[in-house]
Amino acid sequence: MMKAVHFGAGNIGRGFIGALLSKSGYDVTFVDVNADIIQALKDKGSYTVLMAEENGAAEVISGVHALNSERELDAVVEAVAQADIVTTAVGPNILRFVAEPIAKGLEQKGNRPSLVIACENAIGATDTLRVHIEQHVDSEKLADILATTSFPNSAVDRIVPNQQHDELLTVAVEPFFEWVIDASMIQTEKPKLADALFVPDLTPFIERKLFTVNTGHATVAYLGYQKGYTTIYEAMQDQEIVATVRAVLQETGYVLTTVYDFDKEEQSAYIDKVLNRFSNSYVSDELIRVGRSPLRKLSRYERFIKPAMMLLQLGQQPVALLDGIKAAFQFDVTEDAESVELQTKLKTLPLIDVVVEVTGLTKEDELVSLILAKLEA
Ligand SMILES: NC(=O)c1ccc[n+]([C@@H]2O[C@H](COP(=O)([O-])OP(=O)(O)OC[C@H]3O[C@@H](n4cnc5c(N)ncnc54)[C@H](O)[C@@H]3O)[C@@H](O)[C@H]2O)c1
Ligand SMILES: O=P(O)(O)OC[C@@H](O)[C@@H](O)[C@H](O)[C@H](O)CO
Repeated sequence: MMKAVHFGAGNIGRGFIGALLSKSGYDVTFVDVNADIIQALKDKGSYTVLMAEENGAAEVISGVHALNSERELDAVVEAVAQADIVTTAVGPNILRFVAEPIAKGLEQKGNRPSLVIACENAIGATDTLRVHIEQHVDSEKLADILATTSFPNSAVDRIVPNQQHDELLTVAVEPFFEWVIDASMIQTEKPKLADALFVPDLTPFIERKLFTVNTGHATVAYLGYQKGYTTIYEAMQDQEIVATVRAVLQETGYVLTTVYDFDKEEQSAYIDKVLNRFSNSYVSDELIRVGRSPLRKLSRYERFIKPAMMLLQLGQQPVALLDGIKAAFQFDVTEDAESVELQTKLKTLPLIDVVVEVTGLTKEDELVSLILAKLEA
């Protein structure tokens, strides 16, 4: 049986990637630092995935294993060494921490071909993970590892909110899902992954996903939070918010259909579908989860700044995107460390310095002037 090791047994880990690997015939081992989740997975070896829709089906994912990466590091390294595929869904900022055990496992795997795929919301997430892994690999082994391990970038799409069930492991997911993998970065034959889409160039797909689903989602979250709503569903009942999100997605849609080969009508249908997904009353997704980590979301190559810069490069002014960016700067949530850091910066540093530092732009960039004007208005 083919073996998979998946780092991050959280929402998307259990609700999408781990479940898909298991259904594709892999023997799945979850690795996480959450002792309760890992213990429950060890005890039961299975969990339930619920479809968040009317009369939604329940699917049992069974025969899974689990390891605690803080307490069972040697076993984690051994599992990676035996794995045909290693995946992550831990968050882009955590990739540096999972890189070392993956590197040590790859050092021990011999010449067997294997794959490593980061399933995070970020452009080039697997590239980022590979760079971290390379820093932990014995330099004499690096060439062999790179010759036998493929590191394809990927885009993952499925809304999986934070979970509240009587059973700790149960995870409710929206019915829609999409996993797109860059086939050009796979050195051997493609892995057997049910329903995954292999494409020759991931860039248009990850940007379409990030700049439509995630730009839209974040805009609803930040605007909704300002208006006192709690969930995405609630915020989507507010037609003023829906109108702004549509306007934001018109701007990112212009970028996507101009720079890439996406048909305008197809993009328009994609936007409608995404907004329908946000309006799913069976998904209770908190604005605080969707808006989490505003420093990451406001960074240079993320869902707001990158499409706004692309729009300017195409000779168009971002307008609605600035509404989303302003609301993101104002996201003030004490439980979110990045929100606290952002608000502290705004209180203690000159505004222009904060905008430059957070966005990764320079004082000379036109977008910085536009953001400043918007924030000061
Ligand atoms: N939830 C979604 O709707 C969704 C959809 C697509 C992509 N994603 C992406 O998937 C990633 C995970 O998101 P999520 O919503 O599942 O978050 P989550 O917080 O539910 O899960 C992350 C998991 O990683 C674990 N973790 C943290 N540090 C770790 C470490 N050092 N080693 C091993 N595990 C560690 C956490 O304990 C947690 O269980 C993010 O990059 C996110 O952008 C999420
Ligand atoms: O995971 P983040 O923090 O990058 O973004 C929050 C949500 O927009 C995200 O998790 C979506 O639910 C997901 O990307 C849908 O595929």
